[in-house]
Amino acid sequence: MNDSVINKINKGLIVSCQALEHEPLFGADIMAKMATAAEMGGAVCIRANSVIDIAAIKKVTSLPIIGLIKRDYEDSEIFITPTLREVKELMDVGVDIIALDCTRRKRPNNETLEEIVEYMKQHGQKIMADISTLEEAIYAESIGIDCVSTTLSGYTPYSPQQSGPDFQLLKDTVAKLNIPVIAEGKIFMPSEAIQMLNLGAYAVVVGSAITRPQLITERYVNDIRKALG
Ligand SMILES: CC(=O)N[C@H](C=O)[C@@H](O)[C@H](O)[C@H](O)COP(=O)(O)O
Repeated sequence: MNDSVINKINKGLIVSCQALEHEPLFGADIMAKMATAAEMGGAVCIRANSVIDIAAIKKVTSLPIIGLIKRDYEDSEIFITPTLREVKELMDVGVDIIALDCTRRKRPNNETLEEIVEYMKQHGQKIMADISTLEEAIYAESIGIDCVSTTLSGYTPYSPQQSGPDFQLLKDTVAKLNIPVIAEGKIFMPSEAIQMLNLGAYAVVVGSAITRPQLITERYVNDIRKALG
């Protein structure tokens, strides 16, 4: 990973600014405003989905960007930057780091993780491995990936299906890997982010708790209902 990028994100908060088509805040202009708000609040980096959102975000911030493209294919469960097509689109728009599903599941079009990573490395593209288990993290490091993120814990059928952050995976991964390990997924409270950093996370990614107001509202409503019985 580029040293200046790595220094910029160390022990910092990365804000994921994403809204899919079915979500109320869908739209590149809105995601650009979210990124501006995140920068004003002190975020060190933005994680963003799609070429159109990334292009809009790049116009309003000079923060480093972790880019991905979510795309569904019929022949695979992988949806975060699944194929070379998405990798090339992200390299064309230009991002500091590309987030790539690095689970060992079958990829669309019979492409392999190894060939995609090889292509990116040949082109000097920095890579974040989105993983769901320690084994996937170890494998990602072994094929030369620059950093890993615990993004997919709870989103593969074989990882723990928990409602909160996967502290154990972060801890185990930090203990085994020499590359930076980023904590991501289901972090809602500042105290949880701090706990991740104390466990050795290189940086923390927070998405929904900052940029998905429908989910923030839902948490309040559910907690109030539970408390009132
Ligand atoms: C599983 C998946 O699709 N994760 C996506 C990855 O880019 C995003 O939808 C998440 O918002 C992001 O990982 C941050 O997590 P959280 O929103 O829980 O703070």
